[in-house]
Amino acid sequence: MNFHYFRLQDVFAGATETIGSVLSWAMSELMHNPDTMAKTQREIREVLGEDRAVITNSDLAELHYMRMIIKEVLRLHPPGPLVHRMSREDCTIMGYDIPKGTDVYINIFAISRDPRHWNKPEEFRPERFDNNNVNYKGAYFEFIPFGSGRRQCPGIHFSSSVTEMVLTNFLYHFDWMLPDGHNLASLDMSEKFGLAVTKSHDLKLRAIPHMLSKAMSSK
Ligand code: HEM
Repeated sequence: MNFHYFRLQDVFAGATETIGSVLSWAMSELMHNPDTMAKTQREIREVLGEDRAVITNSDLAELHYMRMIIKEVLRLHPPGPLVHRMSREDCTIMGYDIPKGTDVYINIFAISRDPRHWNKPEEFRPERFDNNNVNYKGAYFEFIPFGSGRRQCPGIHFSSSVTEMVLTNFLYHFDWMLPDGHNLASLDMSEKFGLAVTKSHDLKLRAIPHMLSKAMSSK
């Protein structure tokens, strides 16, 4: 039997960087699409009600639109854009002969923006996941941000819980503004490609506690 060894340090680094990247892209896309931001904050605040101090995992299942946002972020900005495999036998795929032992890289970034599978793929439209079962668990090959099969990311469930929980807390407890002197046009949405696809420039936002902004707007 073959064993694979991972340096724990690499696992922790990979875990925090990927989750950080998803949350950073989620906030960037929401700032870039204020109607979507308003719609998801409305959903979260209506479902959770006023004055909730603690949000639990069981609340997340009811937040359908928020979860569609995470899916759309993973589609447009998968933190690990390339999945690696090595062919175990000679085979032919789509007319290409692939000899045994060939390194194969699957470009999941390109697949999840392929216009043959996605309508207007460059647009951030969480609604595309409404009323269908498409998910990132590895069975829909047009959408595999966590890979697929036996080597699929073992952090998939942990990551979903953490990203959904953190985003929900961000959007429930705070309203968000760009720093003084910035506007939507100046919001940087460019990618930096490497082993992980991250934002070119850090996102800087002002967080205003929701209770405070509600009190100020009712004056
Ligand atoms: C949004 C967050 C994350 C994304 C999008 C992501 C994505 C991926 C992808 C695409 C792979 C390759 C899968 C394949 O080859 O089929 C992978 C592998 C892996 N991921 Fe993640 N990951 C995330 C978070 C995490 C977390 C939180 C952990 C650990 C706590 C983790 C640990 C690993 C490990 C150990 C592997 C290697 C698995 C193997 O080769 O057998 N990942 N991840």
